[in-house]
Amino acid sequence: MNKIKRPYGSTQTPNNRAPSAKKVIAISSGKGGVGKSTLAANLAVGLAQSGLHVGVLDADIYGPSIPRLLGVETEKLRWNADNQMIPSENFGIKVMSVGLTTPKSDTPLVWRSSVAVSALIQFLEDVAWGELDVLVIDMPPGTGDVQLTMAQELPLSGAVLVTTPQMLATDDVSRAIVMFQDIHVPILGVVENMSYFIAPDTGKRYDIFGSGGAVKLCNTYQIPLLGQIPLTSDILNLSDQGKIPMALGEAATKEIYGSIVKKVREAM
Ligand SMILES: Nc1ncnc2c1ncn2[C@@H]1O[C@H](COP(=O)(O)OP(=O)(O)OP(=O)(O)O)[C@@H](O)[C@H]1O
Repeated sequence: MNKIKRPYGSTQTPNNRAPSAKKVIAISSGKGGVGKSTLAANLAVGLAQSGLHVGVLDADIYGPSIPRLLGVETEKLRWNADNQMIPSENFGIKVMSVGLTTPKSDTPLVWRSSVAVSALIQFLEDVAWGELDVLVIDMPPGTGDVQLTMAQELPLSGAVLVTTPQMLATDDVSRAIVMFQDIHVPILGVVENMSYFIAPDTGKRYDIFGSGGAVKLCNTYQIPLLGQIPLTSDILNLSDQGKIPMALGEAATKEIYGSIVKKVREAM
């Protein structure tokens, strides 16, 4: 990570840090691999389709997948005359990612929380975002020191939590809910991803990862269930190719993401 100019302490006023974004929404999950980045990318595109100016900040320092999902992974980082990083653009949204600033290699990135947070603050302040209605932040999975520090230091308006139905995932999301509640970040709701699978040949439904996990979670914490997304080859294949399902997917895929976008807009 280059160009980190200022370390920040917790005494800074977080709300000064993203003056150009009216709302800053964190997409978070207690557990890795549940489809958090996929939701962040599709939600961002859906919000842009509804007429908002949207940016996506990929803060997933452990596995930055937003550049691939939004089809900007081969772009080079550029600076403008004011020495601000210029975000990549696709599907009508502005995109910045730790993945665009680090050399591609097999070496794992090791981040101390203070460095990770400094890097993200730089992404908020030193990126030419322009005027944004919503900045969607794809958070790293989990509830460790890095995640907590980021959630405390970023100017979050709310959080959307992503889970899969099984207890091993919902247990971890419970921890994430408590983490956000402890630091007074409003939880906009929970999205259950990979909820079920409909066999294309028979139309039969399979609850591969169990059922009812997110409903139970939402009842326990009195938070809204924003939607249940099936496991589909449409989402999997398009995502791998940087073709956002919300924009280019089958009608059923667009419908389910569209309904989540609507609920997030209302909750914002
Ligand atoms: N509903 C779905 N149907 C089919 N495949 C999906 C679905 N949601 C996500 N995927 C696929 O699952 C994989 C993991 O998704 P994703 O990278 O969004 O997870 P994540 O929670 O952000 O992971 P990480 O912990 O690395 O941040 C990707 O290959 C993605 O295309």
